[in-house]
This record gives sequence, structure tokens and C-alpha cells, in this order.
Amino acid sequence: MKHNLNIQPLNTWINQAGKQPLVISGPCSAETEEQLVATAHLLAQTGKISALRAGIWKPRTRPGEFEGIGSIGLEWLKRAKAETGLPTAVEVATAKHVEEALAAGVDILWVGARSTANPFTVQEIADALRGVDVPVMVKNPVNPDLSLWVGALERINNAGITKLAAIHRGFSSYEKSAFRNEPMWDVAIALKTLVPDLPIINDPSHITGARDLIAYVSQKALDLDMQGLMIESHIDPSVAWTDAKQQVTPAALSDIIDHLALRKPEVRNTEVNDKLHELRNQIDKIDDLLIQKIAERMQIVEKIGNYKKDNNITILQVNRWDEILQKRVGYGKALKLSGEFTEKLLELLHSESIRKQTEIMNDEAGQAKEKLTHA
Ligand SMILES: C=C(O[C@@H]1C=C(C(=O)O)C=C[C@H]1O)C(=O)O
Repeated sequence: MKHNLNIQPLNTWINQAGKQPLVISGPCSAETEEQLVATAHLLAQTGKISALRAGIWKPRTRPGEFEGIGSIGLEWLKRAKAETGLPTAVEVATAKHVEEALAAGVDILWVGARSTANPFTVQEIADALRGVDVPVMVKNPVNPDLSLWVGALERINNAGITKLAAIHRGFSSYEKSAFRNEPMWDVAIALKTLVPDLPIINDPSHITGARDLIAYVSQKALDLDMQGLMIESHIDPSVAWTDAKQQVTPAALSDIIDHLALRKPEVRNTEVNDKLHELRNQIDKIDDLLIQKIAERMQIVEKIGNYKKDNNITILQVNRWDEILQKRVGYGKALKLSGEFTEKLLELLHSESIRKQTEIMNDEAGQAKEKLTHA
């Protein structure tokens, strides 16, 4: 299913000339004029950066932390831009931020993850953008809700902003993991599937929260055909006022970029394309067989459901289900399938089997309710 947004291609609003891939970089927070301008110069000297980012209004989870230097930072950004020629980007969270940033000549605005999660805030920002021709990037909401992300993009787009991109910065989770914010790549893939023309920029700094993982996540983002990277950098990350662990020096950033492998969605080589085509034909045949076999399995489930109904036997049979899980996961492992994958696949089959049998067991009212909950 496709979703239509009125969007201009990325290269109409950000100059990527000679720079592969597209990278936006700069400090998490503008701290002092010297820190920002010096970082900007070092970034510009790498010749690998398309825009300079800096947070000047910082939404912080807990009170008492540094909440951004505020409007004075806009003056520093102006100077950094005048001296380096780099376009500038800041986060905006209120109509006032939008007005001030535009008045200061900021080139690109972005909406942060906490703001995207709040439609009132997004609408306020969208209303402040009406009649303005400025590029806007929308970070994913903190929770993995694709509709909320698309909704925010729609609100900005409906205000007339066509220079639009999404930023994938990962999602909050209660459980501790190697990442600061779980990438949940599937959500970004779903967005790309839904709105193929929308550029997606990955933010490995906020996903990882740790500079050592930035290269790995950046490579994965590019391999998922994302259009660019937003990576935080600081002239001296060890003394950064915010997010010190995830910032890199401009030199380290340059090194990360140099080691990224650039792959294209398509190549023009006929031999390569023929081989891909042949392999995809094999996959198509196997997928057809899989669907056929799943349908056959479901027909047997139906028979079991009817038999259970006639003999008053419960639908769920924990021991049988457990036996299936153990055996098939083991079998899968022997065939080099990960246990986690086989388990997920079986769970999907089992829950559909339970649903089907519930349909068979229940009266019409029950069936209608089941249908509603699965609609
Ligand atoms: C099909 C049955 O009902 C349920 C579904 C199962 C399945 O789809 O394999 C297994 C056990 C039961 O929880 C059954 O009892 O065999």
C-alpha cells in the first residue's frame, strides 16, 4: 500500500555534490560560540558534510539538565555558516522556535522525537510554517507508532512544506539493550514501503548512544537504502555538555564516512541483473509452495477444530504446542535457521490456528466479535 505526500527530491534542497553519502553533522548542543564555530570549521575541512546541525533548544527527559543555550545560539550558527559556507539545521519544538530560526536564516528545521509524538505540538509547528519554503525533517516519535510518524509528516506537508524528510532515530524501550534507542528497522522499512519517495535520514548517534557503534549502524542504514546520516560531532566529545558518549570528533567522523561501503539499489549490468532475476524466480516458486503448504495445514486445523467441537475438547493443547515448538525449533537449527526466527514463525501459525478453531467453535455472535477484533 502506498501513501501520497507531495515531496520534492532531497537533491533539490540539500547540496550533496561530491559528497557520498549525505551527512549532516555538528554538536548535540551548541555550548559556546567557540565550540560551535571551531567544530564547524573542522567539519567543513573534511569536505564530507552537507549541513551543520546544532541543538539550541533541548528537550531533556529530566529537569535540571542543560536545556540548550537558547536563541543566542542562532547568532553563533549564523557565524558558523558565514565562515564555512555550511547550511545550518536546528530542532524546533514551538511556533516561537520556528519564527526565531527562520528569522535567523536557519536553512533546515527538524522536529524532535518527543514533539512528533504530540499532534498538538506538530500542528503548532506546521501552522507556524505555513507559507514558508524551508526544508523540514521529522524524527520518528519516541514510541514505535508508524501512524504517528506519518501523521506528523502529513501535518507538515499539509502546511505546504514539500522539502520533507524523515529521520530514523530509534525508539525508547524499558528494557536495557546495547542501543540507547532500539532501531526497530522494521518501522523505518514500513515507512519506506508506505511512502517510497520520502527520503529517510538515519541518526546513528541517538540509536546507539555510543560512538563505537555508530559505524555499524550507519552501514546498516545505508544498506537499507536510507538517503543520509545525521551524526553528532564535537570538537572535544569528552567535555560535551550533553550526550558526550555518542559524539565523535570531526576527524573520527571523517574516518567513519571513509569506511562506509556505498551500495546502490540497482545496477545496470545485464549479467548481474539476469542472475538476480533467476534467483528471485527461485524465491517466487518457494514462496508459492510455502503459501500452499500453510493453506493445507490450515485445512487440517479446520478438521481438528470441527472434531474438537463435536467431542468437547479445548482448542489450546499446551503439551502438543510445546512439543511442536521444541521439535521444529531443533529441526530449524539443524537446517541453519535461527531459533528465534523459527519460534516466531510457529507462533504466527499457532495463533492463526487458534483463531480459526475459535471461529469454528463459537456461535455466530462470537464469530462476529472475533472478526471485529481481527479487522
Ligand atoms: C491444532 C491443534 O490446536 C492447537 C493448535 C496447534 C497447531 O496449530 O499446531 C497445536 C496445538 C493446539 O494448541 C491441536 O490440538 O492439534
